Amino acid sequence: MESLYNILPKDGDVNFFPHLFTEEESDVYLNDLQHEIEWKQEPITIYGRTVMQPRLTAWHGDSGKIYAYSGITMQPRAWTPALLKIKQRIETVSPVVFNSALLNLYRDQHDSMGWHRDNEKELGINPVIGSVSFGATRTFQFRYYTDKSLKRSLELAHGSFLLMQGKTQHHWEHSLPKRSAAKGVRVNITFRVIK
Ligand SMILES: O=C(O)CCC(=O)C(=O)O
Ligand SMILES: [Fe+2]
Repeated sequence: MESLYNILPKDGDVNFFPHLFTEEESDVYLNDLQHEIEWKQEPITIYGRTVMQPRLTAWHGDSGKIYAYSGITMQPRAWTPALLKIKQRIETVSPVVFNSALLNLYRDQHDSMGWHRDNEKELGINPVIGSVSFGATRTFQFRYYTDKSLKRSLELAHGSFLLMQGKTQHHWEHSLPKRSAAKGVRVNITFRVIK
């Protein structure tokens, strides 16, 4: 396994594993997830306005782990065989056993995720979030909540794993911006622990 260091300068704990999955495994998982997951474009309500999310999503996990996310309540579908294998792999380098996952499919460079923190109360005080990426490389950004000029960014490539824990979700927002250059499909899975 690659050696690790915290990519945040303060008030958070983020480790990056550029190649937790091999190229060959990643190709198989990308294809499996694109075809086996029932992807949907969901509406989202922000400050009372309802718009469609600029990406497709799905929610999987242990039964009974219900999750409310920006105005949507998600009932989990069962783990698929691929999701269970991916979960087992990331748990070899994570301090927790994950019980749910939000899946995101970015169809092209126009799909994105805005600035947010994953700080919903069902994730507990210091959420541990394990983020797996397959497909097109996309830029992932962090910015400090109370000084938005303090930023870090990294490239999330095919087969990479990003582990966020500690105080990260209190002090840092993250986003996946739209790009102007053409990008192919990307699947991201954020594994979570719902209390
Ligand atoms: O697609 C990504 O890398 C980010 C996903 C994310 O932040 C989330 O699902 O909360
Ligand atoms: Fe997030």
